[in-house]
Amino acid sequence: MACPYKPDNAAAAQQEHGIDEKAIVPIPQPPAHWFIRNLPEMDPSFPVSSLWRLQAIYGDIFKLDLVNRQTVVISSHELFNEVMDESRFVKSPTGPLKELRALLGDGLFTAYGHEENWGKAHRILMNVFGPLAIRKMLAFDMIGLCGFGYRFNSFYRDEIHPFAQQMAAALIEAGKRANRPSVENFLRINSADELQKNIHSMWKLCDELVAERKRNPQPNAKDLLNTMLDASDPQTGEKLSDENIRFNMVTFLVAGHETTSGTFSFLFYNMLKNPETYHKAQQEVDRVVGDGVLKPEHLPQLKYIEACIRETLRFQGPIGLISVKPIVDTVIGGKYRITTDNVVTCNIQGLHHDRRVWGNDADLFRPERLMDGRWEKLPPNAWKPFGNGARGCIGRFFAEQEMVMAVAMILQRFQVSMVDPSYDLRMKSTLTVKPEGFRIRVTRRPGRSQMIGIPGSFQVASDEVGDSEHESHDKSLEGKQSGKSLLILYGSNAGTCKYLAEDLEAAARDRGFTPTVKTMDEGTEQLSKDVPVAIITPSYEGKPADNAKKFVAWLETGKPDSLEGVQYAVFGVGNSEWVSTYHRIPKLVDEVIPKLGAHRVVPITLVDVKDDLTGLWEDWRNGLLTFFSGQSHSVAATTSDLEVTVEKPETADLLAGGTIATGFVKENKQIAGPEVGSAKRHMEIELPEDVSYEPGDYLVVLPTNPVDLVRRVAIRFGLNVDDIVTVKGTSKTFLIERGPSTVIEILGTRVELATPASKRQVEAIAKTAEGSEQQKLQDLVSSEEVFKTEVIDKRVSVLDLLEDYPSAKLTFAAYLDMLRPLTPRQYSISSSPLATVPGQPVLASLTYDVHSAPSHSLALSDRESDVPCAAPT
Ligand code: HEM
Ligand SMILES: Cc1cc2nc3c(=O)[nH]c(=O)nc-3n(C[C@H](O)[C@H](O)[C@H](O)COP(=O)(O)O)c2cc1C
Repeated sequence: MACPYKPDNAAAAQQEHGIDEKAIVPIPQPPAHWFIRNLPEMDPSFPVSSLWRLQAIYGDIFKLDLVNRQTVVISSHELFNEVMDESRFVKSPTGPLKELRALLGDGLFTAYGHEENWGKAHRILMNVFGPLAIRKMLAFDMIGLCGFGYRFNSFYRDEIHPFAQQMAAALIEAGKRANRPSVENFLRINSADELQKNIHSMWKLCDELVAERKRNPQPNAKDLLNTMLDASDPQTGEKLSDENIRFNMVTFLVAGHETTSGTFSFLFYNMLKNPETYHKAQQEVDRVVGDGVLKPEHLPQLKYIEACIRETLRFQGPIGLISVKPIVDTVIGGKYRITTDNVVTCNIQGLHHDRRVWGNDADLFRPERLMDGRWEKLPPNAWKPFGNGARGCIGRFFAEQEMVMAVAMILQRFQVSMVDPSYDLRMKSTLTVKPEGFRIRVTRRPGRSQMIGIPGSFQVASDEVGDSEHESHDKSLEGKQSGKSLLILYGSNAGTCKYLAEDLEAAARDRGFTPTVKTMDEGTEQLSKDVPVAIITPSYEGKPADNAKKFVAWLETGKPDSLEGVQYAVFGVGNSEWVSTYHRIPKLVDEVIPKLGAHRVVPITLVDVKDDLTGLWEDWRNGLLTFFSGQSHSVAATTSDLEVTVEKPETADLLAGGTIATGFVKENKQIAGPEVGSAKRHMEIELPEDVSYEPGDYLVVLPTNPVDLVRRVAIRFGLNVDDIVTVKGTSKTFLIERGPSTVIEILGTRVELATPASKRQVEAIAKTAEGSEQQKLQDLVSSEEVFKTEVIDKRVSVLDLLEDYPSAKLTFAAYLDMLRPLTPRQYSISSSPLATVPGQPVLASLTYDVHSAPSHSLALSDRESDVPCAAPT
């Protein structure tokens, strides 16, 4: 019998499939140009957006003549359901995928189904990507997850890795080539050359990785590369060829990097635009993981995060389309003929927003739609971000687990906000779809330790957390932390490291430690498990500083276990011009000490004196003190007339003196402009659970100081942005006495510095200071310019001025003075709550005059640490 799948048997097959000719209707098509047909319909730099546009005009199905290929575009669940049937349709790498074969060859993604190498690689690699294998990998290494022991880590470099750049360029060009006339492609010689260059660079990198692994085999590494090099196909017994390994390596790097990073961007965009989802996800992490280390067994419990990721992939995933071909001529939707010459382009966005499946709120981001049994009840083929069947995404399980982990770790530690809260999604395409110009700001989470979630970090027992949350530092000082010893050792010829040691000493003292500073040589044979040690050291021609030689020699000859139980941390200063011995001594010290049994408590930080080392120094210093104090952060600065304590926040309580709940602005729009009297805006606020309101309540919008200024102050003092700072020993709201004042321009703002008190304070500090610091302070005191009693107009940056004196309490006062006093704005509520939907958050609706001065309000915070909450303008 003739093969029914051969195209020339299509007629017979049609009969077998029972095509009813009378039922056939033409598939709509946009008017075609006589020469370039429907190509003008396509935007070569963002092809899939053209399909979205055409879907809005032509509906669930339309066809396009793209000169070198005929395609039928489908966008409904009903039609997807048919073409996802693998007994009727198979993947067809056409268009951009065909162009990408120049890079990815017969690697998994771009291989034709009939190519032997696809089957071989699929069978070999399915084992690596199966749920079990991934779980094992996760159990071994929650962070690594890098299939080749290598990944272009974009987080710790300023520029994007060249591989990622070459990849993006190649993908864009492949997309363009598929949607340009062949003649144009032929004429674009430079683009073709550039593409070839990028392809060869990417291949080169992969070949080097393979060669390196062959030179230095790592038989115990259970990674992708080892599998590709060593494993045999269970069916044929054959191994993968070197060329196919290269193609699959690039495939994995392309498929894994582009898709996951795009999904992340969409995910954070969606969550930040729908702050209630962000909060729920963060609450889930807090509940499931707390301050501890994320473990594999937590992952199945992170249901809401999983739903956010799934909903993101539905709402706007990184892959816009997949292409299939019928095995024989056939009919879909009961009336549309699809021939084997046609490629069926499946518009995933169309499917994922099909209201017949997803309901009328399909265009809303609502993770709940995929929870509590609703995910399981989805009709077949309704959710297809990972493609279909045997040609579906092999990395799906890996990607899903990796994303849940990454989101959980980020939410556990950081507060994410949009750099521009008014940003609305714009998209671009590098073959995959991603947001354009979307930027987020990531700050340490208010009230959380820097060490949260990090293996080996100090862990507060969970029953201690609740109480300590609101304890002021005063109390903690009275307790066990008070007077804790800290040994600070430095090596120094020219004074840099000595200065840093002294700065650490001052900061430690401020936090209630009893620090001792010594040279490293003085610390020889002095290390003990009862006193943690911080070591700050430079290198000189690869050798220790003069006052550190004995100490280093002692370490190098130390006996194993001789430093058992000692806790230590190293800060290294160097100059990158000493290329071959850059940071040699700090690295050596950091490596040798643990071999003697000591325990590193915070990672080594290495700085280049050619750069500004302040930030890295402060981070290390604060991290270290935070670790040892066991409190996330706290400052207690005491002088005879000034005592500063820092508390973890309930910022809003400050304002109300009672319970204030935070609401979220869901909508804030102008409903009448100033042309008809005072402008009116309409605002909808989502209230926290269990909160309702009635006319007569207060709405308070807490204003914010400029973010950069707040951050600078916070970093300078190791504070979190919404810590509560209580100043005792003075009845003044502001620390510097008002009186005949000096005006100094700080960052463009004129600020008053009241002179008598600040001058007295500087004088007092100068008395206790030593050497050059004392001289500097005395110079400052005698500076007529700064302490002159009438207003002056000199441009001086107080920040720069005062940063020279890190131990001065004055600094803190001056910083505080810079923060502008915050006056809450209040608005009246003039309408009653919207109708509530069971199970949905209550919305308060508020219409207000922009200029009104109401007397009643409801609390609302827009402090920086909150998820964006638009303040009315
Ligand atoms: C959010 C993340 C991801 C999404 C949305 C995604 C989506 C997809 C889709 C839609 C396909 C089918 C393409 C087609 O039919 O033409 C696919 C295939 C593929 N994906 Fe993914 N992917 C993701 C992550 C990954 C990762 C992390 C890897 C590898 C580590 C990977 C490797 C692959 C490979 C090799 C194929 C081709 C499979 C075959 O045809 O045998 N993907 N992916
Ligand atoms: C003569 C000389 C040699 C140096 N050799 C090195 C070196 O081998 N490796 C390095 O990282 N930095 C080197 N540096 C940079 C010093 O480590 C750096 O200036 C450091 O801040 C000095 O610390 P100190 O001021 O506390 O002595 C060298 C500097 C000088 C002046």
